[in-house]
Amino acid sequence: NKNLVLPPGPPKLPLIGNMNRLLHPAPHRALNDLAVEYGPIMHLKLGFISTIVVSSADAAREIMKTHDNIFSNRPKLVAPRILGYNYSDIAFAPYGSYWRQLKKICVLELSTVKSMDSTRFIREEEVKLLVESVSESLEPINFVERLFALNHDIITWITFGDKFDDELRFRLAIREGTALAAGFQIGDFFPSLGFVAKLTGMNRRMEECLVELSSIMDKRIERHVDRRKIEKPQRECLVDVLLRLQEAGGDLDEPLTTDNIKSVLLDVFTGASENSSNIVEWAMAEMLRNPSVMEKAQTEVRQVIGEKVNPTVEETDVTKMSYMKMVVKETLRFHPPVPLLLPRESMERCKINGYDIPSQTRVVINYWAIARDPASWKDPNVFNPDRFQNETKDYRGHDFEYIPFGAGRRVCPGISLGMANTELSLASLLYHFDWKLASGEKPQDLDMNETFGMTCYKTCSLRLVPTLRYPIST
Ligand code: HEM
Repeated sequence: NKNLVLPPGPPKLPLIGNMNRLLHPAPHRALNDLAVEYGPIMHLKLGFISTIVVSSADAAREIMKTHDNIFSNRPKLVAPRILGYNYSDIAFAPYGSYWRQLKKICVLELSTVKSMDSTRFIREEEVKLLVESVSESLEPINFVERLFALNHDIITWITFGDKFDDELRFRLAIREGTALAAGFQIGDFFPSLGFVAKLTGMNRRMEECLVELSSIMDKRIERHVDRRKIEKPQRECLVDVLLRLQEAGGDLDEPLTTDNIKSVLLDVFTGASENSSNIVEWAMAEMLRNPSVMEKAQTEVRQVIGEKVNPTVEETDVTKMSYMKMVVKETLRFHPPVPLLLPRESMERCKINGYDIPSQTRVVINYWAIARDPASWKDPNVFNPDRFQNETKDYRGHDFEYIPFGAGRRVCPGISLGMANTELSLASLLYHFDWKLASGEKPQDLDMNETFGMTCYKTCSLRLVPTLRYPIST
């Protein structure tokens, strides 16, 4: 419509529009460069898709608060169609009663104070096992792999109430699914040309991965179904709660299927495993490069734990580690795990800052750009945990300069769990071990490049040599 006043943006090429501007290993950086030229609300044409890119806290507030009711839908992308059982997961379910009910369950079962209390022993037990296994390792360790395994084990125990013999198989399948769903899929930009998506072979690989994931989850869910036939569990895990909803129907328009349950579980697994591991890896890399930060964090952690009769890190101790928490907060600003949040789609036409946004426009919030905006942050390109000393900005979605978990109706439902996993594992690894880089690498030469995927991870995984300082007490 020629009468629309769209936000400014770069000139569009025929067919591909502005896709060429996204050919960058870190598209959030490329989009940030464009925003410097075209402003905090930009219009791009990505293939056939009209897209608005938002790069300032004020503009993000307009989308995620003032007009949150209009922008609470998600676009229909290829990966969640295949790996999310036709958009029946929480992250990509259309805005509506199905999404609302499942998200509520997810928050109640995983992230309330009560549920966090009841699962605390799981996190503490699993972190202890990690410390033991790291103590025994004779070789340098792949740091992020160990953390991924830790977070996977924690979420398995919380969701299935148990751990299983085929855990490694499941973990590898989850990793592969996350990697396949990562980044931009060509089919997402040319949806009407179905053959384009098939050209890359990605659809077939995702379908094969789903068969593997499904068969593992089916077996586990069947065990719960069989057990529930004999007696209803006294302590319900997430799978039990979802099966109860399936039996009772709840307020859902249609009965909950086993595929729906599996899609929710996959969301929970991907949310819980990948993000916390990446945050701890980035935090460790930054501390190795900034020894004074490492020293300050370790001194604090060791002081808090040193005063205890039983010297292991428990969650109640973490509340006393204000500097270590500041390191995590700064990592969420400087290396956001989900730099472009998850895309949204407008449900009706509206006006933002005088620009027209038509219905069904894709909206990308560049949180990476917001978190490095000099208008909101002093020296934004410096890693400095001390900036949070007198900083009241909170990450739960109220301060739009700092939204690592998103905001509004679509905010992450796993904030408390994700932060608890992150802080407890980082504090424990700092307490029990001293760390140095493997193979004589110098901290200043560390490759700090990131690869953009579903989450933003370190391109070169850290390989570290731990030196045990305080063994785990039995
Ligand atoms: C520290 C770790 C985590 C980070 C940084 C993170 C970040 C995010 C972000 C940025 C979003 C998109 C929000 C938006 O669109 O506004 C999101 C959504 C989501 N996250 Fe997380 N997340 C983390 C942990 C978790 C955990 C532990 C779970 C599961 C228990 C989880 C489950 C989800 C789900 C289901 C959604 C979709 C919500 C919706 O569309 O309504 N996340 N997360």
